[in-house]
Amino acid sequence: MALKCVALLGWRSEYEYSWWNRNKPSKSNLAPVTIRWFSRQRSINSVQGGKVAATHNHGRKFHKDLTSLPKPLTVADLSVTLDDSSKVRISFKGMLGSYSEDAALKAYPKCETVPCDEFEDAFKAVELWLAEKAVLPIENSSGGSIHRNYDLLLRHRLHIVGEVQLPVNLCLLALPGVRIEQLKRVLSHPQALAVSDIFLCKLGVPRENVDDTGFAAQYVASNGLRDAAAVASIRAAEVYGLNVLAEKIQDDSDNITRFLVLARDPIIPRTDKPFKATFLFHPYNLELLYVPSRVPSFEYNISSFQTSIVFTLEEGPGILFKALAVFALRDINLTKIESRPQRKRPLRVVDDSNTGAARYFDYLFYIDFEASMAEPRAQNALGHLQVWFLVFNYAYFGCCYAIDF
Ligand SMILES: O=C(O)C(=O)C[C@]1(C(=O)O)C=C[C@@H](O)C=C1
Repeated sequence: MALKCVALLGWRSEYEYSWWNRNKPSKSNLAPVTIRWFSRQRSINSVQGGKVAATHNHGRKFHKDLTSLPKPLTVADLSVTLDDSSKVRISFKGMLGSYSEDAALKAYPKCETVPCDEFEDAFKAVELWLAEKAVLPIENSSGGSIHRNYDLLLRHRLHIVGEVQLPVNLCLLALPGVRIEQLKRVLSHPQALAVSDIFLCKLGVPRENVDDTGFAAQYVASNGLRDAAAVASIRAAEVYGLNVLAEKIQDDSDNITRFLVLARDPIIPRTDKPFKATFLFHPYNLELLYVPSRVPSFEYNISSFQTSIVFTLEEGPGILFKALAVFALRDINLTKIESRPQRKRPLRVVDDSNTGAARYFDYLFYIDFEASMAEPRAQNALGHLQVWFLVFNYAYFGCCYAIDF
């Protein structure tokens, strides 16, 4: 029975490292850069002026005044070099005041946040050295996984280097002087609206989806809407000069979003022993990436590490069970299992003795386990999978990240 594992989220190949270093801007060619829209805006008073087409809302387009507000980054903007002396820049999807920005500030309180239009732009900002790290939501305790980011992890070769768990306390925000009875609509990110369902049902006004909670607050404020409210954070209220009409409006009082911190280079766990060789395959073209032979740095404590792997399995009874057994046999705790369709090869055909050929969806399995790649038990578990790879055409990939900050 064949196992085929393809997903690799972490170490970069020696080939790739040399390619990367060749293309990395040297200090000498780094020009100091002021990226106007990266600086944080604290007040709505200065929001006036030109119009910018913005978020879709069920086919309708919002227009917002943005002249002096920081502009979200788009792919077209990603053409500037970084000043090496600047403080750490963290890209995120959304407007200032969004929960993703809160997560970035929780991880790096003195960082400069880099708002981006799309998740893809936040990845690219790091790849193009416009930001040092990206902070992206991966899972919410009420709403579940954010699948888009699972898919993007495979499309981009960034490394998971941290995790931020952020309590998301949703608030109802409106312009000063506006009373709750005056509201005719509520705007927010679909996830924020969905997890505030009980409160919003009682409120009984139509809900409108926008790209993120920060944008909802900014839109209400900059358009002077007296019949609309935003579901967003207390910090968004401060940023855009709104009043908090109600706090903690989410259905479940513990509403937590888990964010990943991504960087160009991996974190290597501290250990006295050299890191064992690992085969890495790029998920789409199965190109062999890297066989590391030593630990380049010793910065982080082993006990706070998790490792993420992703792989595909051929069909057959108990295959996933057998793959996961390599962890169970070594008392390694699994903290998350997620499956996603194989977009490049959605269906596979198998022989079925009863019905002839059967077609099944093919999946990628993402697994987080509670051990560091520097620990012998993790090395042995992954080595065990590697043996399966040799015997059953199985390969794996891992990366480590610190839990929370
Ligand atoms: O809209 C925001 O504020 C975001 O940061 C996005 C996002 C999400 O993508 O799930 C993040 C956390 C909240 O749970 C709601 C929305």
